[in-house]
Amino acid sequence: FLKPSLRSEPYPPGPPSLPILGAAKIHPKTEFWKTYAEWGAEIRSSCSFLCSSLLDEQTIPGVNGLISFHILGRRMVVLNSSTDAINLLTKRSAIYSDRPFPTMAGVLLRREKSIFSISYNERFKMYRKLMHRSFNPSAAKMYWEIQEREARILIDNIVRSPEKLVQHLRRNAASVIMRIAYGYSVTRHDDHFVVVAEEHMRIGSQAGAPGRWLVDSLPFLQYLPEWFPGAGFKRQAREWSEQMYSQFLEPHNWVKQQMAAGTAVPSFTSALLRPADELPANAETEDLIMWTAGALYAAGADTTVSSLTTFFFVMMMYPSIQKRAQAEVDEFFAKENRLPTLQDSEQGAFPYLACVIKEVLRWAPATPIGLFHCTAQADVYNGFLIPAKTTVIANIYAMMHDETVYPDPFVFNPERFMGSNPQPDPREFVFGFGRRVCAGQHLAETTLWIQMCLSLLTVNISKAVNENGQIIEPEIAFTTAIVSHVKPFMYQITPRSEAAISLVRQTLQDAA
Ligand code: HEM
Repeated sequence: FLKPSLRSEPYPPGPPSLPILGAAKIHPKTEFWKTYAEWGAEIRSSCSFLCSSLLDEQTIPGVNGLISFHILGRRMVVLNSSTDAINLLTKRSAIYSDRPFPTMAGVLLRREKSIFSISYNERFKMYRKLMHRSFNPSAAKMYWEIQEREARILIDNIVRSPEKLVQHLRRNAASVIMRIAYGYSVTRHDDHFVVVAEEHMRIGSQAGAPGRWLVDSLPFLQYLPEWFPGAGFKRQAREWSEQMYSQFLEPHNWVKQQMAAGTAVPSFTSALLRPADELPANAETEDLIMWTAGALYAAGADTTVSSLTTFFFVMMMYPSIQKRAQAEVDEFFAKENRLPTLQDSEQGAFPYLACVIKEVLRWAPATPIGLFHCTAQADVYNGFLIPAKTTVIANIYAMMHDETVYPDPFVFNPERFMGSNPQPDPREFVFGFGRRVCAGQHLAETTLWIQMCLSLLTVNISKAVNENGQIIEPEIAFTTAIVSHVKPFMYQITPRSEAAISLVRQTLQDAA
């Protein structure tokens, strides 16, 4: 263990470390959550062996797979178990609710107001208040109509051009969020605001790429003048910062223009800019609203697309599960002769589908390592030191594939959540922890429910076949990013209920 100079406690154990570089050379480039889980398992097995007869196992960090390492001096702690995540991120949330603020993606891009970067402070609490006001389960009902309509548009598009499944899922997620955030309808794949928002996310991920920017390891470089040889990163940061800001400002100003013209469609932004019975927002509140609304796309679009793509993938891989989920929705349709709505979801319709959703979220968590937390001050956990400003990573992937909690974790099996002794509900973990828990969880769940439900009712998905009629076995592989996706796969989608599809189209026409 490395010992910090003024403290006697050691850091939590971790992989082999080099002077200065730390774990930089052995840190994986892809799917690091898997490596973190392996490192945790190695530490766990050595700790259990050494300590099993001496101490209560649950109190030893290594036993739960808690690990730490540093990369060029930046210390990371990885929580591989839900026990440690809850003990630290939830129960000690006063210490663990900040976010890391790297020099490039944070300081130079001037992201101190972004909800993803901001520390736990008064401004952050205002953001959460605004989100809670709009997205708590009761308030979020005002978005049901949007979600239901968009789900029907999705089905119509999938039936028309099934080969563009993922493109439809992307347009649809963008549309749901833009309608909710700004009352803005996305009709084309190359919509201006969507292109701009996607660019925002691309910049965010390039600027935040670990190890890419020397200034992240040598922060004093931030003070170099832009003209200085080798300081191109500063010019880049300034351009990106201006671009990111205008990407929040443009749709916000569009709502204001619509409101002034009396044509605004009710949305998160318009409702907050002029709340019923309250005065219009002042400049300060307006700034809060703009930053909050701007975050919704980055937080909500890609994550939803990831889970829906996984849903189609597993329905294809497990046809008997697809059939069983379809049978439940078919029975409803035959009896009620109408399309399911989010009101039905609230009343507990389709218990099997509810388990399928949980299993999708567990089997391939959209954010395998969540968003990083950061310690506001030093802490000692079971005898190990976690210094101030440590990056703390909740390895959601490891928690969701812990075979002591979820036996046969790599098998997609919704039944694990049924019966009298169900396995723990993944929704307790996949949306994060403590004061930074996902602010859009309820919205995400209802969007997933309505889209999966209508898909099951209207289409079948199966494995593709080649020109010789042989089934093409897809690879189970995932991309590496904060939001991870199942990699592109071949499939066949065919319509399965003309009656339901006609009703979807009829409803869309009636509403037009
Ligand atoms: C399947 C869908 C989704 C998943 C799996 C997901 C998961 C997460 C996770 C793991 C975090 C980090 C929590 C932590 O730091 O402990 C997070 C944060 C956040 N999510 Fe989601 N999310 C989803 C959809 C959404 C949607 C639809 C919205 C809103 C439209 C949203 C808004 C946010 C916001 C604003 C944050 C930042 C919260 C903060 O820093 O305090 N998310 N989400």
